[in-house]
Amino acid sequence: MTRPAPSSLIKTSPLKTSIATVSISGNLREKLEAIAAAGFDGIEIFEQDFVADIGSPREIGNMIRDHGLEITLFQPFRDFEGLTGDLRQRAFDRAARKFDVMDQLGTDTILFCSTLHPKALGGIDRAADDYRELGEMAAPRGIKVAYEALAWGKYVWDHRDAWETVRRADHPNIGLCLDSFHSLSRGIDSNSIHAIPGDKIFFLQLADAPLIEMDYLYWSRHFRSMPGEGDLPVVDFMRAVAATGYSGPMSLEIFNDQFRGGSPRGLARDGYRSLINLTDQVQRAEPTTVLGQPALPAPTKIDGVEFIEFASHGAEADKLATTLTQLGFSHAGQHKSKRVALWRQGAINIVINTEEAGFAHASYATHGTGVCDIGLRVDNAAATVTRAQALGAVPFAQEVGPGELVIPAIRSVGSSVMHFLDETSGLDRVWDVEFDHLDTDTTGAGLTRVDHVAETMSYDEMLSWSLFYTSLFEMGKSPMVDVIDPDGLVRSQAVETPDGALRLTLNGAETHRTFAGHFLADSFGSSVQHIAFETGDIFATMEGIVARGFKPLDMPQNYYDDLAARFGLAPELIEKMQALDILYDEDAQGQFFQVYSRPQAGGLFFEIIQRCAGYNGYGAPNAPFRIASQKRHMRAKGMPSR
Ligand SMILES: O=C(O)c1ccc(O)c(O)c1
Ligand SMILES: [Mg+2]
Repeated sequence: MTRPAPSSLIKTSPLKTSIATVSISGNLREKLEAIAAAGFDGIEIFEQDFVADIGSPREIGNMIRDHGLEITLFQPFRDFEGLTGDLRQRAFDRAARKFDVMDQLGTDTILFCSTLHPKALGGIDRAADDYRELGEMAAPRGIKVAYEALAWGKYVWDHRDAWETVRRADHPNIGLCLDSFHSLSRGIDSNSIHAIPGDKIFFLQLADAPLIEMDYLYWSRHFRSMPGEGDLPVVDFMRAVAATGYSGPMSLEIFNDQFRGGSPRGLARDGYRSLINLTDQVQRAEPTTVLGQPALPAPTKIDGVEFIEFASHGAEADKLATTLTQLGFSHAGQHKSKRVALWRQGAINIVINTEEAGFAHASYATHGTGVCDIGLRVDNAAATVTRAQALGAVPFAQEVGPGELVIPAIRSVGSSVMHFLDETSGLDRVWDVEFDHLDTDTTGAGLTRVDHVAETMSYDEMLSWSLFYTSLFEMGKSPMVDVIDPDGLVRSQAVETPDGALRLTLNGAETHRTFAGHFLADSFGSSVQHIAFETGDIFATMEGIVARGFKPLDMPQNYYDDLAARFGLAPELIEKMQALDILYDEDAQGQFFQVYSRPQAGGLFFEIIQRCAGYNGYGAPNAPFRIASQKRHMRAKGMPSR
């Protein structure tokens, strides 16, 4: 039997959203613009931010409110508790000065972090006495003090000890600040939060982080990320806080080296997305603890890739069509009113758009030949766009010609677009409605479906786009892998549906000298660098496409000698693979075969793969050899490769 939720736990209005000014780049004014534009209710103001500004605290407070934002917290106050004599008096005097500044700024909550003072003494009752006395000073001014356990605190590094201090201080103006990073980095069980009354939690800070073994302070100050971008169980943490009836702000506090140099607007948008997504996950997991956020459609279940559209022109479009023909695709349809060709094989639809107006044309003009649009088959296209918009994604629409369907779409990676097609609304009939059909036999060389799409982006964009996919769709991340390019490192992160219906690899390049980095520079922004097609029999497919004139990326003798040494494969199998330039890998489940095309102009390429017995990777160990060969080709053809 499910019991009704205690009425105190049902919020009538959503928890306020807030973000610490340290979380994003720019000067204070740029930060405020970006934070307000993203939709936040308030900010935590970091002392440094306004000390660096030329306005008085009163002017800065007004400027913040002029942006429609409230100051949810003033922070940080350090090294308060445990001092004696003059030092103790000085700490209280310092607090009084900060209370004055808070008055002028117009905020009533201040964060005190657990002490690191070399002269501070331990003892929970000593600390509780200090905070009780501070509470007496704060009360007449209407100020609330939120005490936070830093993971590297001298005596207090655990929220349970911070809570015990607050409990013993026993003062209405002294409460707790919970920060998911400090608690989760130390592996403290979130269930311990259930022992804290919601009204004694004065403030809530949220941050995620990748799991890396490292000193707490360094980890916290350089590697925090938005909830959902890292590996910490922030959802469990938030569920526990929600269950206490906490009703203060949910505030992001992200210290991250990359973010310090990022775009203020992009970071604020990602932060807002991460909070809405977190709230949605908590509301789904805890139906009796409602945080007051209007319910969103569930994360979209993806059935597969319906189409991939290239923007191209003239000779480049002809070249692409030739490559597709060699790969076994047929020219299966032609748009009734536009210069848009459908190429098909198995369940794969590739569209080549050579229009001279509209979105594809604009994409071609900026980026050259490349993927401008991906169509996904989903359970509910309209709900997908509703969810995406609630998460701050930008809807996309362009003029619809006579007889064309209106297909819901949003802006995606780089300046590309993503369309959503579903069965219930008949959108999957787009090919019959908008296209005239030419070839009907599309068996080709046995390519059956799109296995994965690889998007190349700058390393700094990877967290953002992985959050985009995992918050909108029912998709998860697999661990990041390093891809070694002879001229630098490329980091690769797969984002996948549980059943593999959609697999994406996000490749983050750091230098222009890598093959991926060169592609990024050459195509003026992030985009699809390669598409992998699946076959059930790679040997048969290869024979078929080689007969059609396809030339695989050639692999050196050394590669096959090494393969023979690494895996216990039959020499005949290795010989067969070598004859067709097939690469090989295995994981705990099964075997994997792959072949690459030679790089097209600009560095775009195709891959053919066969997964056996549930192999779940992407052949990462082969990447260095593949990249070296691709670079040899680019150089031999006089194409710039670095
Ligand atoms: O790194 C710090 O010093 C620091 C300061 C304030 C905080 O709220 C915090 O979580 C960390
Ligand atoms: Mg904190």
